[in-house]
Amino acid sequence: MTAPTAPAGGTGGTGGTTAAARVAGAVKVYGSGDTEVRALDGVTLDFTAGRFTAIMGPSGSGKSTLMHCAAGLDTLTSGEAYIGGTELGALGDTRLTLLRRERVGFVFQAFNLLPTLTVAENITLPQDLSGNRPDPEWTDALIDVVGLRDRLHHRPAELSGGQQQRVAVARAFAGRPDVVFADEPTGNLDSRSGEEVLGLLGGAVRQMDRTVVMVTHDPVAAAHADEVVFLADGRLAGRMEAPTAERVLDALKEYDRRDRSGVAT
Ligand SMILES: Nc1ncnc2c1ncn2[C@@H]1O[C@H](COP(=O)(O)OP(=O)(O)OP(=O)(O)O)[C@@H](O)[C@H]1O
Repeated sequence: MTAPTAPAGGTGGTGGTTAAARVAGAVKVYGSGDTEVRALDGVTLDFTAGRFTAIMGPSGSGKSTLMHCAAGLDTLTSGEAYIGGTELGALGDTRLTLLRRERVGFVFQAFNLLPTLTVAENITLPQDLSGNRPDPEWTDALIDVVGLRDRLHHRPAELSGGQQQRVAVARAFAGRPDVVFADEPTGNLDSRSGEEVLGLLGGAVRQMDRTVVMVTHDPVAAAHADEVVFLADGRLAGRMEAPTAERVLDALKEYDRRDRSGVAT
């Protein structure tokens, strides 16, 4: 196989580069007793600023749980999650909501646009909610990047799926967040629209110095990232720089094989 680069249990540290988001010793346990599930089992991982990172792994390996806990959508059972230097566990609900609104962007599989608002209103919604004035130049540039200038006054129902997801991408970056988390952003799109959305996410990282963390099942999608981190059984199983779809697929097959044969990763 094409070997992932970090050993299981590696620190995941980035040697002095800045982390836009970070988890340290992250444990997440759902349920208790017989029904207890250890979805994250001691994950330490930096998401470096200015990079596009994909999270991959077999079904049930903890990808969504990691993303939700790293983004402040869910809380860890133990360990810490940081956005920049802010430890999320130390924040109350109100400050956590504000942090998510102002410092984190989200793109979900289901585009999650507000149907009664126009494209323009959807894009600036997070800033409108937090009372921050959108930066007109930045918003304007984003609208061109996502190619929606002629759709600004349309409602989501008047757009294709790909166009709706492009609105969601523009919304995610509109407030210049520390990090954008994308959960299966191409899951509801045909391959051409999916490629467009992935191109936008990669472009935002490389041309606009943004940070993106994406959960995906799709090796072709993961190949758009600068780095892939692999989870297996709630643990960091490896990392791969400059991924290609083929190498990612090989690595996934290997994790799957180890999973089936009960070999610890
Ligand atoms: N709310 C919950 N209550 C109980 N168990 C949960 C909950 N959410 C997730 N789990 C369990 O935690 C483990 C990790 O789930 P998670 O959704 O993070 O994995 P995943 O890698 O994203 O999976 P998939 O690729 O299938 O989406 C799984 O065993 C799952 O069943």
